[in-house]
Amino acid sequence: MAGAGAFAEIIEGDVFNYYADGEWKKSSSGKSVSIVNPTTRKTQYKVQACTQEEVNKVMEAAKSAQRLWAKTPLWKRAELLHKAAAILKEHRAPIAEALVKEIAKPAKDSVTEVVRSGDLISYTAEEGVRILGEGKFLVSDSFPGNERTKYCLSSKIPLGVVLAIPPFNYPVNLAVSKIGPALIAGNSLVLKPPTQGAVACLHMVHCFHLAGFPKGLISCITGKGSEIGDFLTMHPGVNCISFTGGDTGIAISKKAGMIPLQMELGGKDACIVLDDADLDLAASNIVKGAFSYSGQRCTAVKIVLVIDSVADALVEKVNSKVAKLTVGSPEDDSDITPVVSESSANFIEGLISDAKQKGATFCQEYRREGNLIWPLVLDHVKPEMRIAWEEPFGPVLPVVRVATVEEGIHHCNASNFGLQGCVFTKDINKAILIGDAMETGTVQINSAPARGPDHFPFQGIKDSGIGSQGITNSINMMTKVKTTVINLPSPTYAMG
Ligand SMILES: NC(=O)C1=CN([C@@H]2O[C@H](COP(=O)(O)OP(=O)(O)OC[C@H]3O[C@@H](n4cnc5c(N)ncnc54)[C@H](OP(=O)(O)O)[C@@H]3O)[C@@H](O)[C@H]2O)C=CC1
Ligand SMILES: O=C(O)[C@H](O)COP(=O)(O)O
Repeated sequence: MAGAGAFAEIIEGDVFNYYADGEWKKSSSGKSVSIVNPTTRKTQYKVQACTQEEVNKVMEAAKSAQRLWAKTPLWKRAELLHKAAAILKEHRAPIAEALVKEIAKPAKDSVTEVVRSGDLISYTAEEGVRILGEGKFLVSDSFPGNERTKYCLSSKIPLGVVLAIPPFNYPVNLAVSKIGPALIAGNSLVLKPPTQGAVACLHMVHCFHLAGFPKGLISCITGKGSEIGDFLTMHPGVNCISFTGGDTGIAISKKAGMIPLQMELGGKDACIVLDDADLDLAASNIVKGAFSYSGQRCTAVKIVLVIDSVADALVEKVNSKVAKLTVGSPEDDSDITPVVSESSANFIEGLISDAKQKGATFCQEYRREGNLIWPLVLDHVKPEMRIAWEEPFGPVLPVVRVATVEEGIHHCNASNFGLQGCVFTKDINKAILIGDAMETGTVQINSAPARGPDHFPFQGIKDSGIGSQGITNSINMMTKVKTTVINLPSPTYAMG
């Protein structure tokens, strides 16, 4: 059970503590933030509402802990990460339970998220040992006018304090995808978890605590992003921000100082289906892509652009698969579960009403109970409808029928997002040409968009982000290059 057994010390009364200086603490604010269960719509948990003074202390501790950590041998950092990964996997049950209650993620997917996170940490430790153990050696005589009198040694060194802010939909996985790379590279880490998902994150942080990381190296500050977010992101003690979420990331990018930013933001992932596509393959990927975790994935298929001649057949296949999706509670492992909040359900409903007014074809009856929205396919969506451009982050899939592939590519590229996209065709040559023409960070050929496997590069262009994630890229992003040049008194050439 959440907050019990090995996790008993992280809760006091009915409020979960925050984590600073290697201890679980109550905030001096005397205030807490409620976490509402999306299914019951009642308060499930409470977390501390941390103060600015507490943030200042955490930043100071992070700075001094980092100085010692950067001097800890790389293999020892890796060893501790492996230990944390094992503890996290061992305690997957209570963490998954928190995910079910806080973000209504289906029970099995919640367990998968925790296990995947353990694997991500272990892989990060291994990758870090490989890539951080290597540097570069340059000699001067390759540049015109120089003789071989200078040896340049370059290596990767830590940035300092990394601030990690993950979103609600993968609170544990998208937290460790920042924590692991930051720590292996010799940085310290301050985590601001999403409010929905904070309790799962606190449990995950306790696994790092149990692994024995030094005091102050990892901290977890809880509180509403709207209240404490600006103070954190503009804090002078922060040397790097790794953020995943919505438009908030655009605002943070404008306010943050001259520090490296890793931003993974929203998407409107387009799925282009050609007339020669395997329609069964396309339909199953579209349904999985659009409706997994009720569409609350940045990589969800958020618009289908299908060639007219196969549109009827594709929509029929999609609809017959949608009819088989189970709708209900995350505890029952239903395919479709309540969306994260009432305001999110209202937003999705707004997009659906707009499409209705403007003449979209409803393939299923629109149904909503509380935060639970039944899966819905909207056919004959037109560019004047909001759903053609906006990200619903819910179980609704717009289908736009296009006359040509060019029209499909044009719609994809007219979006202000550019996260992922996919194309279904049996012709690999066409797939490559279309993939290259789609202005997105990744294009999947004959499969739905996906971030994983977690070591693949993952990035968005335009409003979908800055930089690239994925284990290797994140480690590199959380380091800077240091060079030492050895100046020799006379040219020297080694003989064989
Ligand atoms: N490209 C990608 O990899 C992914 C993108 N996303 C995108 O994220 C969105 C959904 O996630 P959601 O959690 O609602 O996104 P939000 O942008 O609302 O929140 C993300 C995180 O930012 C925090 N936050 C809120 N306000 C501030 C602030 N002023 N300063 C600093 N931090 C702040 C939130 O805390 P709090 O919860 O307390 O408000 C949360 O931890 C979608 O648009 C989705 O596409 C999601 C997953 C992956
Ligand atoms: O937050 C998201 O939506 C994830 O980054 C998507 O991850 P997935 O493609 O592995 O589900």
